[in-house]
Amino acid sequence: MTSTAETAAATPGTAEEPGPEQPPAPDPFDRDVLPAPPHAARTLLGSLLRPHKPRVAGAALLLLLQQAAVQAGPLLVAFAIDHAVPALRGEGDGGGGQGLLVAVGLAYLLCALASGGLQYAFIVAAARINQRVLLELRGRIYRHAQALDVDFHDPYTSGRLISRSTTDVGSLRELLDEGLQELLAVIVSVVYIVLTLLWLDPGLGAAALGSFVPLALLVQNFRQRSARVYRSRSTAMAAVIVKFTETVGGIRAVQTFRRERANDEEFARLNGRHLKMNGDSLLEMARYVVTSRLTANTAVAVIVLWGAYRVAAGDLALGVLAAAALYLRRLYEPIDHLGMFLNSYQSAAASLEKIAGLLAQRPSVPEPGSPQALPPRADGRAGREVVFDSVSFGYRTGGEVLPPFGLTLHSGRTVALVGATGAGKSTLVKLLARFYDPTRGRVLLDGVDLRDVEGAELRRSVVTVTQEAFLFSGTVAENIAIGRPDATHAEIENAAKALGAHDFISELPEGYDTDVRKRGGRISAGQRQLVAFARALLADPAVLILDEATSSLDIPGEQAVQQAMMTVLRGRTAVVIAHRLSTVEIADRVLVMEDGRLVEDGTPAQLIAGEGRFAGLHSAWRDSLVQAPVPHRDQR
Ligand SMILES: Nc1ncnc2c1ncn2[C@@H]1O[C@H](COP(=O)(O)OP(=O)(O)OP(=O)(O)O)[C@@H](O)[C@H]1O
Repeated sequence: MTSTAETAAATPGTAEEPGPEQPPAPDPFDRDVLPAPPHAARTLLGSLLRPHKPRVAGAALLLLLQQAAVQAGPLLVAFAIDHAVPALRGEGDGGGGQGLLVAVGLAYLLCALASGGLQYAFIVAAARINQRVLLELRGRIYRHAQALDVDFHDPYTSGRLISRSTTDVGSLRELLDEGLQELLAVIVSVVYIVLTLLWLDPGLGAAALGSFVPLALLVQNFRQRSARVYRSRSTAMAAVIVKFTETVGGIRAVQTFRRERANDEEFARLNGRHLKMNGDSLLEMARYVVTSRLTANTAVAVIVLWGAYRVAAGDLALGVLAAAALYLRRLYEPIDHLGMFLNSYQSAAASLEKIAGLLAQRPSVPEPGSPQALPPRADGRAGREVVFDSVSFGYRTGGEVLPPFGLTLHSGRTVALVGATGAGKSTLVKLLARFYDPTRGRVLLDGVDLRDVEGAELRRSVVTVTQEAFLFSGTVAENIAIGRPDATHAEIENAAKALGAHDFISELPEGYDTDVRKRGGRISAGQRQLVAFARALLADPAVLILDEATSSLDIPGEQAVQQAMMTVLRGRTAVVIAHRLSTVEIADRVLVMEDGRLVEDGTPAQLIAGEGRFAGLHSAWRDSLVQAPVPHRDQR
């Protein structure tokens, strides 16, 4: 098995955009952007917003009203200049100039107050929608990651998953929190302003509309260029995170194999690449801001100049020109913001595409449409019969690993699986635990195809204890109870006692309530194995798969583990990937594998007595071992 750190060293952080020096990704899952149906990102966004339709409509209404209040300002100014001020000077026909000006002033104040209040209400409404959307999205990613199988996780890596639910969700948050509000406000204000200008003076309105052509071209150009830059930037960021998590996840291997310097160099390279991409994106932004401002200011100057000539010629009222100048400023003001918005839009679109690709993946071992219940176990502790019926198997990325074979594992018996590394032992047991489905044939549990057994029932019935004996963060008691969360404290303690784990657990600072911390850093390898066995014993599965630890424990440690193993195997159908002579000797049956084939099958005594591979392996084992006193089979 390759360690995480070695994988990290072997796999360049991300293979999405291989440079000229990088080979193409060997696995379609070893990349950031996964294959997804067309418009997956848009569909995802739609599905996230759909439950909030009424709220979205309410927020849109608030925005429309707020913009109406904001855009009334220049109109009031025009009215004041062209009507209220002349009335005050007594130029108009009727009197009451004072009252008119005060009324205009009050109306202006009212509009300002209304615009502030409405903006506040809109921000609150939009934030409520955003929070719920992001909460749902993060939850979906997490649930989906748990549902996807190891076949997906191995090449995709945990770093990418973390990147999806942090950086990518983060850039979507930015878009929803700031960008989207910005864009909506810009669109609504542009529509209001253009309509008002056209109403005030069709010539000025048409000129303002015409000035949009060069601006639209600028925006379009920026969109295209920044889309490229943003995608590269987010991929570069993901590569940094992947490298970081893989290094930290495999820190033991990193330090054991002195990978620090090589990792530092690789990390510096990835970090540098991210820096460059970030610089590129800032440069694009700067280019856009400068050119768009220049264009907008030129447009304002030209239009106001033309308006001034028309005022001088008596063709346009002064108040209308003043209002037009105010409107033009407001029209072009959001151009910079639009760039910012496009900024977060591009990066959010790239992120959404990646998240949608992840969520579009379907587990390769799907839940059955109409699950079939397993027959009841004969008595509380019986095992189940396992049949490999004309099974053959090949991994998604390779050729056939297990050529067609048939095999029956009798209920309640222990089978030791031996063979050279790469012979296919782990692959065979992965089929039994349904981490993969066979390419051809069926795996039957008491006559029921594993494909028809509901996931939860399968996990209850077939339990795997791996070499790693993974411990989750939490207490020792919680770790033991993982397979049966409803177990009482007494049951947990009994399981630990039956396996001889009670003594060392009691000696821990807080006994069963001691936090094991990540990966059980506080307890030894042998003790971790015992906790894992206690977990299996409490879960009481019909079929137990055991990937025996290859690490050489000390003699008392090994003996304790051996004893515990016999306790946990008793009465179940068990398959043990055996690395120790002592384990093989306690098995009822030994299967020898070679190049994916079962080449020998018999009781340990039969095979030792024969002339086959196992006999040779057995005598080599015997010669190389300083024999520890092995508990005898009938001591079980
Ligand atoms: N996820 C995978 N994708 C592609 N090929 C794989 C995968 N896992 C294992 N293989 C290949 O399948 C073959 C059998 O591997 P398997 O892990 O079953 O062997 P094993 O007998 O358990 O070896 P070991 O004792 O070293 O764990 C090997 O050639 C291996 O390279």
